[in-house]
Amino acid sequence: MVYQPAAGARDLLPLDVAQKRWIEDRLEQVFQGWGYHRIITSTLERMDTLMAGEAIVRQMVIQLQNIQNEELGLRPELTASIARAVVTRMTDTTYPQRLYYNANVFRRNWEGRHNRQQEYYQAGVELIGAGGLLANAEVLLLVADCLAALDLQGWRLIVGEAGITRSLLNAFPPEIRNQVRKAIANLDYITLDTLPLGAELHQRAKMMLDLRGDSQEVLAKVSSLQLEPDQHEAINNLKSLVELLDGKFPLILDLSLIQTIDYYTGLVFEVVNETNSQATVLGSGGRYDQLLGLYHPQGKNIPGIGFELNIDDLYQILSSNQQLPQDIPPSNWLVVPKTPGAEAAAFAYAAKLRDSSHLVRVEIDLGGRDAKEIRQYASDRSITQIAWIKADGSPTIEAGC
Ligand SMILES: N[C@@H](Cc1c[nH]c[nH+]1)C(=O)O
Repeated sequence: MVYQPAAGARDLLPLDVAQKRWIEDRLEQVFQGWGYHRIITSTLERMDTLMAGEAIVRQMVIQLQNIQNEELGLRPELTASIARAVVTRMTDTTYPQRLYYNANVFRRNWEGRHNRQQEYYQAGVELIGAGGLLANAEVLLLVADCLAALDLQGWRLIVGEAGITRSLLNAFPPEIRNQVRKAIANLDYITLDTLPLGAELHQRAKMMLDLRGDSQEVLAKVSSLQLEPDQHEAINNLKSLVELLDGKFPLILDLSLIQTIDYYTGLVFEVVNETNSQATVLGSGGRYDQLLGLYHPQGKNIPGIGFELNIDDLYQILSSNQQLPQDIPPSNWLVVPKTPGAEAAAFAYAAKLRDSSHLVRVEIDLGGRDAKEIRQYASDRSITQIAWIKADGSPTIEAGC
């Protein structure tokens, strides 16, 4: 019998880890540079927390049950858990809170997705307790800084507004609204054509698909539509944001942008990378001003905005661009007890080498090899220095490979 990881789960071997760390370390530097602090929440959560008031569909979650028969699940994302932790555990806190995470998430294969993967890695931030233009701009500029730190080219930001999109969808009869929403989210013209909508609503659905592209044009188009009054404010906010970010990075406005996760209340966005005419979503996020209220003991709403970047997709792109390390770092030293009885002296010598302000990787030779084999091993592993230690502690240093 060959033991395999569970379907959809993966083992990351040392080179995979070194490459993943390369990405994560850069992102972490950017997060910290903007004043964010790391939060670690539990991989396991109660289902009611994970579903964030129905914003996350049950089928997405890998479910578990404990002895108390509580319904539990593996987190499919972190925003709900962080919202829970902030309002229940950080009760004396002041706002804004700037939090970042770097963690695995689990998503069940549902709706017949081709991909069997069920475990993913995400890095992201949540800016909690701040609404408004500056908070929105901070988060988008932070995304841009992350991608710059990875030296990623050819990406753009697709920006939408969940409030406006929802209000445009309100024109559709409730029993069919979800299907329209889904068809628009998937740019599925065929399904839209087959839905039992009158001519006017068909027209509206098509028009929604058309609300994407150059930000000035889209803003002009949407301003001319009949909207609920508070949506005009949302449009003005969007205008101010676009002006503030003008020219900082490629930005496309898309008022048909709809996320699978449904806790967003305002700005929503996706980072899309386009190579060889293939578009990959590298990350996504948005504003969720009603989510924290679901977990707050007194139901108090606290605004929030954040995003996640998909480490797996970033990894694919950076690795095909040869941007990731190709090897695990070799040890700097191989310390060999030269004679029987020199073992303690060899360990002591290795400890002295490691005692440095910077990282020095020092391996001990574990015996059973002659000098030629030891040199061969050092050369195979790209170890550049060998220290042969006598029982009295005196070393003979030899340059390896
Ligand atoms: N948690 C969301 C991304 C996000 C972070 N903050 C806001 N949105 C996701 O996994 O898609």
